[in-house]
Amino acid sequence: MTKDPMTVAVIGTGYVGLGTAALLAHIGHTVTGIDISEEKINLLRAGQVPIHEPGLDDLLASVQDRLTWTTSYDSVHTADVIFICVGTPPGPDGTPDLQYVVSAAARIAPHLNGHAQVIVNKSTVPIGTGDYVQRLLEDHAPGYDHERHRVVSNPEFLREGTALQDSLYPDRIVLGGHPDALQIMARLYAPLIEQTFTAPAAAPRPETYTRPTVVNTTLQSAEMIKYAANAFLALKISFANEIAGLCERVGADIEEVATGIGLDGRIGTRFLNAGAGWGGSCFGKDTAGLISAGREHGYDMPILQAAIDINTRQRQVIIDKLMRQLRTLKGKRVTVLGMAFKPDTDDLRDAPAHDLITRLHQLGATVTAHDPIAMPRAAREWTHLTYREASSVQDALHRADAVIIVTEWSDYRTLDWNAHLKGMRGRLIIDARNIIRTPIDAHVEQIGREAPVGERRALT
Ligand SMILES: NC(=O)c1ccc[n+]([C@@H]2O[C@H](COP(=O)([O-])OP(=O)(O)OC[C@H]3O[C@@H](n4cnc5c(N)ncnc54)[C@H](O)[C@@H]3O)[C@@H](O)[C@H]2O)c1
Ligand SMILES: O=c1ccn([C@@H]2O[C@H](COP(=O)(O)OP(=O)(O)O[C@H]3O[C@H](CO)[C@@H](O)[C@H](O)[C@H]3O)[C@@H](O)[C@H]2O)c(=O)[nH]1
Repeated sequence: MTKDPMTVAVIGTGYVGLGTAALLAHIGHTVTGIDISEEKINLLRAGQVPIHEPGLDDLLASVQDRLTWTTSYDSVHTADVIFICVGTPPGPDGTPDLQYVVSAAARIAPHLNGHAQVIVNKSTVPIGTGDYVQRLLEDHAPGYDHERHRVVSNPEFLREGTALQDSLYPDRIVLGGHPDALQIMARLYAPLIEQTFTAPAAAPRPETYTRPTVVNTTLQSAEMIKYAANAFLALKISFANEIAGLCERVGADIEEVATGIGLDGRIGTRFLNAGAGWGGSCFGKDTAGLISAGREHGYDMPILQAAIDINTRQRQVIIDKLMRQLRTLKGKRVTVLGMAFKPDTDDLRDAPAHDLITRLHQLGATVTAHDPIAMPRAAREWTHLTYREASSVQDALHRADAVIIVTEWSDYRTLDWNAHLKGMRGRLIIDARNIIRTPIDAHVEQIGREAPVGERRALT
C-alpha cells in the first residue's frame, strides 16, 4: 500500500484502462475511471466487468472503496495524474487513428488547473504523439502551465488473458518525459517498483519475481519502445512459423527446434510457438503502424513487412492442409474450435478464426464454430460471417468432416478426443496450435511437426 496516496483519473475503461485502474487502486491510490460508453460505466457501477479477463472482477471488487466510475470528466480537475487509455485503431493504410486520443485531450484540457498534473499516454501512439497532446492541451486549456502540466509516455505491455500478472509483476516500467513529471510517476508507482503491496489472491506474486526495472527516457523513445517491442514479438512468432514450414518439408520438429535455439539466452524460448499465426488488437495494428511511420519518413521496413506477410500466409497453410486431405470443401462440414484470438480472453479483434471462417465459407464448407467464452460476443460482432455457433464441443463435432483447433483453450487441451470422435463423420483434425500430445484415432495434422500417431488410420 502506498505511503503517498494520489488522486488518479483513468480515461478509457477497456482492457488497458481497467487493468490500470485496478492496479493503481490496489496499491492505494484513489481512482476515477472515465468512459464515453454509458453502457460500460453502468455495468461497472453495477459491479460487473465488461470484458473477460481472469481475476479482474475479484480485484476490482476488492478495491471498490477507492474506485469511482463515470462518464464525466469533472474529476480530472482534482487528479494528480491523468491516464489516457483510449483505443488507437488502425486506419485503412495502417496509420493509427488518433481521434479518441485527440478527443480525450480536448476534454481533459478545460479541467487542468494550477496544481502539478501529469497527463500520461498509456495508449499505444505514433512517435511524436506525446508532443502533439502537449500542444493540444496548451491550445485548449485556459489553466495550462507548461511547468505544471507535463505529458508522459508510459506504454503498457500487458497481455490479454494474463493482464493482472503482467501489470502487477512487470519486467520493466517505461517512462518517457520531463524529469519533474517522471519523479511524480516514480512516487505513483513506488509500491509497484519496490513490490511493497500485498499480492492479491487473484494474482499471486511469482516465486522468482523480484522487482521491475524502471526505464526513464524521452517521450519519443518511450513511444518507440512500445512499437519496437510488439514488432519484435510479432517477428519472433513469424520467424517460428517460417521455420516450421521448412521443418515440415525436411522432417524436423519445430518444437524441438524452438527449444534448441531458445535455450541460447540471446534468443530465449518464449514466443516461438508456431501455429495459426498471431492475431489480437495489437500485433497487426502496431506492425502496420510502424511501417506507416517509416513510410511517412520515406523509410522502408522490409523485415516487418515480411513478418506480416508470413502471418497472412500462415492462415492459408491451415486451409492448404485441409484441402490436401479433403480435396474439396464443397459440401464438407468443418468445425472451428476457438474463436477468440488467444485463450482466456473474449477479444475477437484480428482473430485467426475470423479469417478461417471467412475462407472456409468461400470455399463451400458448412462451418460450425465453438469457443468456451467468446461465442456471445461473436454472435454480436461477427454477424457478417456465415457459420453456426455450437452449443458444446460435442455439438460442434457432431457429423463434422474435419476440425481445426484454432485457439488453444485448456478445454480443448484436455478433451477426450477418442470419445468425441465417435460423433464425427470424418476423422481429420488440423491441430493449428500443436496441443494434441497423445495418439488418437484420427488423422491429425500439426504445424511444423509430425503429430503423435498410433496406428495410422485411413481417412473416410
Ligand atoms: N488490449 C491490450 O492488450 C493492450 C495492451 C497494451 C496496449 N494497448 C493499447 O492501449 C490502448 C487501449 O487499448 P484497449 O484494448 O484497452 O482498448 P479498448 O477498445 O478495449 O478500450 C478503449 C476504451 O476507451 C473508450 N473511449 C474512447 N474514447 C474515449 C474518450 N474520449 N473518453 C473516454 N473514453 C473513451 C472506449 O469507449 C473504450 O471503452 C490502445 O492504444 C492499445 O493499442 C492495448
Ligand atoms: O509463441 C507465440 C505467442 C503468441 N502467439 C499469438 O500471438 C498473438 C498475441 O499473443 P499475446 O502477445 O500473448 O497477446 P496480446 O494480448 O496481443 O499481447 C501483445 O500485445 C499487447 C498489446 O500491445 C502487448 O501489451 C503485449 O506485451 C503483447 O504480448 C495471439 O494470437 C497468440 O496466439 C503465437 O502464435 N505464438
